[in-house]
Amino acid sequence: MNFAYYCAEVFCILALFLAKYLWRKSRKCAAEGLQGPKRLPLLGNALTVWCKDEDIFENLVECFSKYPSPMRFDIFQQLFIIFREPAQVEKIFSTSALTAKDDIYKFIKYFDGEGLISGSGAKWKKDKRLLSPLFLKRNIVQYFGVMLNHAQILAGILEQEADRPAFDIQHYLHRAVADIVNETIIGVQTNAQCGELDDFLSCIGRGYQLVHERMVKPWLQVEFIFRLTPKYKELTQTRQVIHGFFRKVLRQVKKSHSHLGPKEIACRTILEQMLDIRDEVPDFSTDEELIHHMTTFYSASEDTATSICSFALVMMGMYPEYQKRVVEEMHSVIGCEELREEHLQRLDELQMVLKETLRLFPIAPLLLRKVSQNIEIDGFNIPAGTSLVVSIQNIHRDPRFWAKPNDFYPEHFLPEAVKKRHPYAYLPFSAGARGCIGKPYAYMIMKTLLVTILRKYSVEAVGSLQDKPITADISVRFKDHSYAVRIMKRV
Ligand code: HEM
Repeated sequence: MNFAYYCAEVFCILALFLAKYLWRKSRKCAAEGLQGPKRLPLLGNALTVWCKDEDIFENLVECFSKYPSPMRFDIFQQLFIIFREPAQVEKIFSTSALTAKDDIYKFIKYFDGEGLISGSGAKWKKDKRLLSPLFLKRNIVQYFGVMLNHAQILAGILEQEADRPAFDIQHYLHRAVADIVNETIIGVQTNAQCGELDDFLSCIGRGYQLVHERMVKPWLQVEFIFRLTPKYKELTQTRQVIHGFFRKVLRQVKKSHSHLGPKEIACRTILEQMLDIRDEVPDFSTDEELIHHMTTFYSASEDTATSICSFALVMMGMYPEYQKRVVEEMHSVIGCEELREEHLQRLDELQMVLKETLRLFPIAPLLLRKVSQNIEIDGFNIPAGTSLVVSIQNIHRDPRFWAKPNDFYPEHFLPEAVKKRHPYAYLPFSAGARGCIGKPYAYMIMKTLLVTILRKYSVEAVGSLQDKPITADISVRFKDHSYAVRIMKRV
């Protein structure tokens, strides 16, 4: 029975594949007139991604840099049009017909459902309008105390590594950021910094790794093939753990949820505020949808803030002249006082270091959209149904916009340099209707952690940026996955 079922399924898939091939061949396709790498029959440009997982990203970025924007690229008859020209990207990000996420995001839905990152359409639009204010500076400023508390705990824990050989700073940052996110977004106090959440953290990491594998390996996208692999069982188990965690939290928070609004209560978590919204807008979200929002916010913040802080510390360790500038400015702005939120606004050197870190390591280096109606961009007619890729990675390393594209050079963000550049030449948080809502929250976490660490320790890292090639799964990483630094207590 099962065998017959699978045979029928294989037959249908092959038939669909062939029909798709013939249809695309017969159609006067959008790619005509666009340059791109030589295509093989059926395979298209699939050989570019036929390599070790960790090399896929580098190969794609290199390939995209060779042709003028927009260029064509196709994998197994699936056409992608790649953009790396700021003016074209501005048009994409400001066009309402281009707010739909590409089909590839459906794999993220396994965890995030119709949450803001993977959702599209009317529900996404409405949820985005309701949820964006929760991440505005005036709302998240209430979380500064929690962030500082966990940053100070981290600085204390790091004493065990001080004046010793190099160690991986990311391990400690993951735990600290997890405690901050748990307390501020979902309202539970966890002891991740004492190691109590390590299983959950590695489960989330593994879950998104599996999702990414499906996104880049076309054969794993075929449901029945995926189900035959052990990865299916693993993915199902990770989802049970992650959603189980958030379901339990939701049950607890619902029990104690008070209907007092933000004016009456000093500190109100994002989850409590989502429950407040549901009180006022009854069709806002079911419990299941709230779990998807929590999963989205958690994954959008924990891994991103951890990665950027880790990259920034490694960069400051490799380029001590910038660390020195940051620390001198910290002394003059903060002095011996306890860190306050308003200090963070005045740390221009740190801001430039973080911006440069986000330029070199944009968390989401390739952004994909699905064209929902025929559209013209820069004289190119693009039909509905086409997949667009905005290659942030290529734009961020383009020598036309950056004096030292492959170096760590925070001067790229001096006001006079910024003024000369197209605003869409720098897009670490994306832009337009689908832009990131977590930017102020992410900056507050990152600055609080970095200042607290740098006040107590100096940081050293060996090598230079050129020794550390990058790769990307669900976000950008060092290829060797090592964020090794030495820390020395400041006297
Ligand atoms: C350094 C940290 C961060 C970076 C670099 C970053 C970057 C981005 C980028 C590039 C996108 C667009 C993704 C796409 O179009 O596929 C995005 C979307 C999003 N980010 Fe962030 N993000 C960061 C932190 C956060 C945080 C802390 C949150 C808060 C919960 C957050 C919430 C979101 C959400 C909800 C979206 C989806 C917006 C939409 O599609 O409407 N992000 N982020």
